[in-house]
Amino acid sequence: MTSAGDLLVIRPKRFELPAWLVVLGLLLRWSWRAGWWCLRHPVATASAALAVTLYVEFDWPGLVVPLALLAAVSLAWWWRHESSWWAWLAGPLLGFVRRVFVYRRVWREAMTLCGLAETYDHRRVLPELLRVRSDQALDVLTIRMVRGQTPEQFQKVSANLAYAFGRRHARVYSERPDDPPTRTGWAAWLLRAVDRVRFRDRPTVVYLALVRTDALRTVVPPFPVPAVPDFTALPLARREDLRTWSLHLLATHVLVGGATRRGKGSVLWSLVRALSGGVASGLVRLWVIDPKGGMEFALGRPMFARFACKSFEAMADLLDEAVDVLRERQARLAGTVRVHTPTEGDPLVVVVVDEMAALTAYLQDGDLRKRIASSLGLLLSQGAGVGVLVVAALQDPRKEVLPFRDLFPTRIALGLTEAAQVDMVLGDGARNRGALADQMPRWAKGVGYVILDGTPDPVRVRFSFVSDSDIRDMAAQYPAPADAADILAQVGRETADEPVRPPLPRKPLGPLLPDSLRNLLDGDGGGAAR
Ligand SMILES: Nc1ncnc2c1ncn2[C@@H]1O[C@H](COP(=O)(O)OP(=O)(O)OP(=O)(O)O)[C@@H](O)[C@H]1O
Repeated sequence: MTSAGDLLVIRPKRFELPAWLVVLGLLLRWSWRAGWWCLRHPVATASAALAVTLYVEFDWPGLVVPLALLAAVSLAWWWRHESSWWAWLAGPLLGFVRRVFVYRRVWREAMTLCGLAETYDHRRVLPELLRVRSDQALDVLTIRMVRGQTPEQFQKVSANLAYAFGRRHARVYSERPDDPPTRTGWAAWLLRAVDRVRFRDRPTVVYLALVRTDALRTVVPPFPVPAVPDFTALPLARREDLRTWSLHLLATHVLVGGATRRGKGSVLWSLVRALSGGVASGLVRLWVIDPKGGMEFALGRPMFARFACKSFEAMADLLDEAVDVLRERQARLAGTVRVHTPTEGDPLVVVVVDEMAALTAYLQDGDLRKRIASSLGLLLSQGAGVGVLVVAALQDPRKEVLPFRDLFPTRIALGLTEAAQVDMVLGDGARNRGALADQMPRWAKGVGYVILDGTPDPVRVRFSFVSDSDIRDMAAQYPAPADAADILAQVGRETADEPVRPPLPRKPLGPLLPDSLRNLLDGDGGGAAR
């Protein structure tokens, strides 16, 4: 048995350092830290050195006069070119101030309480705040994750992060949310090389965008109508960062999901508006089905090549005819190209269906329902490549209501009633990645989530509000050409008379498609665009 007397206590010998050595060590350490800080912040260091020099040389006027001059230059810059003023002066300055005085102050507390602090080797390890970039509406925080964390962990707590920093909305991106700018001019090659480094893939960081001023609170006015629609970028909505969100409508179908009165009409009308230049020139044909008896779309009738709003028989005929167009194009284009290029002679056909459930689920006539389902299935599975696209809106995105939900490559979610519906519309995991479409406040009509091209992260946008008078103006200004309905021999057209349309003078032949689209089609040999 071991007794206390058997234990040998070994104490290390204590070295007493002289006080002067301790002070010297501390001084060296602080100087090293200060020097390192100066190296990492050259602009702040140079400004401070300049300020001290001016003060020593000229006393107070040495500081006040340059500051007044700087303020005047800044004001003039803001007045003449606000966007570059934000990008080069106000944004970085505001970002620096907010980083030091807002985010750094509560960083440890926020990370810990949001569950993002980890423990390693008995120590707390926190994600590191690398940078804050501000603009008119957003603060974008670049954060280095703790080793072993993934962006999904941040996305799951995006709402907690927003409230932790005193904001209502936050979005987490696994890649830089902004695109590299287009560079032109003699120094373009150099700037492009710099951009390649700036926009390189950085899997160790995430980007947290906090909405400082909600740019989506105000109604978005309709966008100007492009004379020749660029199908790769149709302007439809405003983003949180005040930029325009554009729809890529090339070789894709679009599904718009939203509860009643959440603004599905504004999505469809924003799209019709963006296409209307092409409608008048003959580059686009709009075939519209409005099962609500024409309540939504009858105002724009002159723009539509085909319109069915009363009889379900006529709606089924319209869809059958779209399948005929599809078959005819397949026969003609097979072996020539893989993606159809819209032209005046061979236009893009966009079948717009408001309230799709009326055709797929609530229709009582079983035979008609089956006929419609088979046409829709064919259009959705084979129409994108041959330029027969479907754009559909619906309130209830369950599979029983819309069995072909997965055949829509592009999805838009407006306000929804249940959390589960968000993933049904936008795809699995979208809600976890921050698309809180079920938590839309009442004012948020026309506000929704979209998935950007090439990134899995949802973006919040507000669609432009096209009023009745805008629609009347559009219908008067951009009617479909007189021969618009005769794309193929007509099958069972609705008995309502065709509207009288003035024949429009056709423009002389020339490149109808914008360069970006032609390059895209030329470049990939006509491969699928999305
Ligand atoms: N983008 C928008 N900005 C502002 N207000 C909008 C917007 N879109 C719609 N609204 C308003 O919301 C209301 C409902 O819009 P809308 O009829 O488009 O919704 P909906 O989802 O199509 O409805 P329903 O389910 O009846 O088809 C409209 O009265 C309109 O004033």
